[in-house]
Amino acid sequence: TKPCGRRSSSFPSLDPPAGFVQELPYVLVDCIGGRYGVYEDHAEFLKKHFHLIAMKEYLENKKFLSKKIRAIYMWYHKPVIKEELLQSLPNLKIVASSGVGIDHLDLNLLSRYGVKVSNTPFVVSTDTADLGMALMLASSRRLVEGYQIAVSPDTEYFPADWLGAEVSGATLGIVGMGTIGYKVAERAKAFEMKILYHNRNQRNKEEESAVGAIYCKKIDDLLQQSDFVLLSVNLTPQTHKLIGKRELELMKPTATLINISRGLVVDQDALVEALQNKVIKAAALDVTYPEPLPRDHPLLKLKNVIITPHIGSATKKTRRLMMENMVESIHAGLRGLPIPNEVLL
Ligand SMILES: O=CC(=O)O
Repeated sequence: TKPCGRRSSSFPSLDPPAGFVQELPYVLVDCIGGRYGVYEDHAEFLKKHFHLIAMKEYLENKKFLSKKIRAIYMWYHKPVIKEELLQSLPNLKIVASSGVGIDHLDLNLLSRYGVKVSNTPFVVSTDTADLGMALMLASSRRLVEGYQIAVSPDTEYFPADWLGAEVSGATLGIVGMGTIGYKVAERAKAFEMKILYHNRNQRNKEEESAVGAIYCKKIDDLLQQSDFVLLSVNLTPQTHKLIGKRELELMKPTATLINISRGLVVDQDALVEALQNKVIKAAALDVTYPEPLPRDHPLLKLKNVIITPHIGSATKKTRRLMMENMVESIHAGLRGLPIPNEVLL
């Protein structure tokens, strides 16, 4: 196997033969435009491939549309798929879900209805790894605090108060060396970091040696030795609150926790306590629960925390690639071809 960081997804050509005319398949989306909907420019592209039906339109014309819809284009976890929706769509074949995480989907339920599922894991990995590095650097060099000082003309600046922690040469522990974790390791190597990693199920010696990472069979060893602990695991019942009070107490008091996976991988109450009591030094989080946090949440009041609003894959190029992957998967699913990035039970 190739190291996963270098995998490329090569899809079969899905263009119809010249002169071939076919009715566009009906595909359900939550909504188009607005803050949460499918982006307008993506919708233009999608409409060349599909009859896009927004949820509102579907609910208004359920009788006519329910047998026609054959795929759901699930953009950022919407529309929410409950059993009632599956019951009303007898010809549904595939749900194409954006992004890599599939914790919002009930795969057993979908499989019972004979519905296949795809996601877009490879195209999101580069941006998400970049964000992991950005959070690590921003936290250790105190970019957010520094910015606030720099733009507040009345605040005095005392150089001795501004000492951060070094990233170059420090030890990074990656929990979950999948495609994203591997890309973080590639970047960390360029920063001359010592790289440790822990995977629950599999050790990958080829990837390990490509980035010079050291495997920790026990997560505890990684937690004890790392200056930065970065979480890039899928959220599953096994990783739910993987990092709790005990794990935080194993970390160095000078260490920083970076989470680019899912908020629920961390016991957030235990994290607040650890940060308040200086059990660990800092946290840099792209994910929390809920998202966004309520305005009065204690994590928002701590100086040693930086938070971004779940933007791991949020670049124009990646979001476009995700959309294209989803189109390819839907076409393949509807034509009975192997589905690129199919999520198997
Ligand atoms: O969170 C983002 C994703 O799952 O890709």
